[in-house]
Amino acid sequence: MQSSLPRPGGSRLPAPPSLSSSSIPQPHQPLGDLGESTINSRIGTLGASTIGKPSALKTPAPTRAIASLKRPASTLEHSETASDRPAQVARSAISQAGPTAAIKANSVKMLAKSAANMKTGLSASSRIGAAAKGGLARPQTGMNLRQKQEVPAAPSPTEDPSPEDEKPVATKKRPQRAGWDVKGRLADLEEDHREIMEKLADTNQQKDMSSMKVIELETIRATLETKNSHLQAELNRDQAELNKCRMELLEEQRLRRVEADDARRQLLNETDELRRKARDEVDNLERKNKSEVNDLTTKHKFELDNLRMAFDKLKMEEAENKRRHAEELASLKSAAARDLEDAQQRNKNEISDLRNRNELETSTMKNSYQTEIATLKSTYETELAKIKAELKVETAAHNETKDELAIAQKMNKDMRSTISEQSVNSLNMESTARALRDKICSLESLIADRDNSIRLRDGNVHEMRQNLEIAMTKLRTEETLRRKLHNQVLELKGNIRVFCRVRPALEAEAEPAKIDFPDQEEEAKDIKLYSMEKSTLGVEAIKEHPFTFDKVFNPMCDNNLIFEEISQLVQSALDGYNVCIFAYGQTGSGKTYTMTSKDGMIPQAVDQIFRASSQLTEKGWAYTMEGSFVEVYNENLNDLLGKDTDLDKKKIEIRHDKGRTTLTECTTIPLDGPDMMEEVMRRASNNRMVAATKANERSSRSHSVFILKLAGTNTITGEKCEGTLNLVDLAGSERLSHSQATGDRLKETQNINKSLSALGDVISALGGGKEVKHIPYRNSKLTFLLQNSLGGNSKTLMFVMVSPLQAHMNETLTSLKFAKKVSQVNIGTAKKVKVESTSS
Ligand SMILES: Nc1ncnc2c1ncn2[C@@H]1O[C@H](COP(=O)(O)OP(=O)(O)OP(=O)(O)O)[C@@H](O)[C@H]1O
Repeated sequence: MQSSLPRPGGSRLPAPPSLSSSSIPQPHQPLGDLGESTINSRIGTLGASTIGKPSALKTPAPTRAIASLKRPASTLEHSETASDRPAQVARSAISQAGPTAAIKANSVKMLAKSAANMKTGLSASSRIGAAAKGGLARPQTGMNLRQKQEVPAAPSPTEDPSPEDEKPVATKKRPQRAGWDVKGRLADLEEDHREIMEKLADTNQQKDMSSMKVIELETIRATLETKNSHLQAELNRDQAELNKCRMELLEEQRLRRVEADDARRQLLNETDELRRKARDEVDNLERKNKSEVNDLTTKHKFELDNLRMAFDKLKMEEAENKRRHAEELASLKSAAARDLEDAQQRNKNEISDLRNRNELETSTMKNSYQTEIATLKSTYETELAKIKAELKVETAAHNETKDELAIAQKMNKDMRSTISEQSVNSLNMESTARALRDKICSLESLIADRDNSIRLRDGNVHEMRQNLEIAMTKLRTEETLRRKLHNQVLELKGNIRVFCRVRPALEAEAEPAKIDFPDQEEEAKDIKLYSMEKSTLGVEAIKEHPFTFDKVFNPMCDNNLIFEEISQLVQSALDGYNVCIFAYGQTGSGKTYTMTSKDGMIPQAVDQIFRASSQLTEKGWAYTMEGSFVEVYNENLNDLLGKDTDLDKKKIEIRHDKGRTTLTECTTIPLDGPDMMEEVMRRASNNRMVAATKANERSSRSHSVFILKLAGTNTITGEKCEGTLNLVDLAGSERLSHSQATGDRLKETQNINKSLSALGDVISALGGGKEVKHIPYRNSKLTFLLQNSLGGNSKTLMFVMVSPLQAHMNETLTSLKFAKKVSQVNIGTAKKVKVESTSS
């Protein structure tokens, strides 16, 4: 059996030097001399690699070995009778079982040898007996017998070429006994038999331990899976709850903010309105008051001035009257005095005349004169009384004026009281204004209260924000945990996963192959194909070809369903892993349909990445993405996003630096949104069409690689990550006979074979573990391009595409065998691409 993967072209790939010691279980590997630790470590490796591969767990290697051990038990019974077939039986036991079986087989062989020895010994003893009877004890015969007995014990390369015979089960070395010492030799054989049985018991114990370990590992795997699903469900529930809370919180915040704003605005409006009204009222009142006071003051002043003037006039009139009366009185007095004097003079004259004349008459005359004086006196006195009465009237008038003045003064007083009343009014108004001011103050305090409550609400909002922040931090922690768990789950599932997809038969296609999907309703991991095989005798019989992969998709499965299965792997690229997804299969098996059709893996992967990255922004992650699309044709790289005129002309170099791959002179398009992807796909398909005119069916004869580079930074935690997603549509894997191809076709064929077998070699070498120092990435452009995305630091998925046609059965079987080998490779645990974090 060869240790290399089968060459996609049907022939086997050259065996990589390390593959004999790789972790792929090799049925013919010499395991008889493996120690317990080695066995345990193998079991450990098997357990680790088969966790997450229930198919593998169905018949784990040790169990298979145990199962096969049951067979030697029956063989043991036969071997005692059929002593001529011991080596053959042992070989078959070894080839079917592991190290335990090797030991068992050894014991079977030993028993067989013992039986043979016994036979020989018995025939020798009978012959000795016969010789003794004849009296001839011939040592020669003894020699011959010994030689005969030693023949079956000697390892013969033709009889027993298996490596376990090189190191047989050790039994105690015993002194050689003479051929005639049958009893002694029988005792030795029994001793050997006992030792072998002891070893067999040991081996059984080891086998039981191994079984226990397998059961233990299975339990761990089941627990891990349950735990993981619980955690995932919890995480989903938490996330949903958190999203709901966040939405509610945001809605509440928005409502509160709107409410608070409305209230504040209404309050401010009301306050402003009240203030304005109060101010207007106060102003009006003050203005009215002032004008009234001014009016009254001017009126009073005017009236006072009038009164004063009237009073002054009256005073002047009084003084004038007084003066006139005094003058009149004085003139009357002087006139009266003059009249009196004149009269007196005249009288004197007359008297003297009269004295002279009639002294006698004087007395009579004296009386008349006296009477006249009395009359004059009374006239004078009447006139005086008259003047006095006039004075009295004047005085009364004066008093009247005085009264008027008093009235005016009273009026003035009234005016003053009115003014004071007005002042009181003004004071009242002031108090009203003060009350209004108080009201304004109370309103202001109300506003302050409202402000306080708003501040309180703001505090609540702040608290809610803090809670939200805490929730976000929790969410971020959970996101980190999710990433870890997600990647742990994927690691448990194995780093190379193989999915098989059978496309539906197209309308024009006839004669479908018989293909069964035995467990589609359950795990969907199995596929069974049936082919007609001719036996050596020329009899035709149906042969079953069962295969088990990580997932099998029947023709009814659409691209969406398939993407669901790989979406977790795509997510890993966002988490900072290098991911490689291949589509492998013969031409027309559905590779391009699966990878690049409208709802194919490439557009859906990019869509998911955009969706997931935008969801991650709220957890602080910001991603930049750029895409390149290249074609590997005839071991040359072509830029599918560049100018079509550069195809097959421009030389693109591949450079690897610290785990990063760059392509010189290759177009890289920054992807800002899923719409950009349409442009990328359009350009790539245009260039492929142009290329197709250069070489017929070129799409089947070239590998196309879509490279999406993702760089993420968490602005909150300072984490950084870089991942690459490679989506590869491989060239058709069908066998192409070199002899039929010539010229360009031959070159194409050689290059396809070279790159596909290089891919197989790289995967084989990766499965060789630490002992393999060299991984032959440089053997082809394709493997060199994908160097950083194939191997320990990456996660790989291979789609093996299957055509449903009977005509393609042979190619299909070859593809499935290749895929089976790939699925058995364990390339170790993927590690995140290391990027220095900005946080300390
Ligand atoms: N799952 C599917 N459902 C419907 N039609 C499919 C499916 N898979 C493939 N086809 C059809 O089968 C045909 C061949 O498929 P496709 O071109 O994808 O094969 P391919 O392996 O990429 O071939 P090539 O190597 O020539 O590129 C196409 O017409 C495609 O539309």
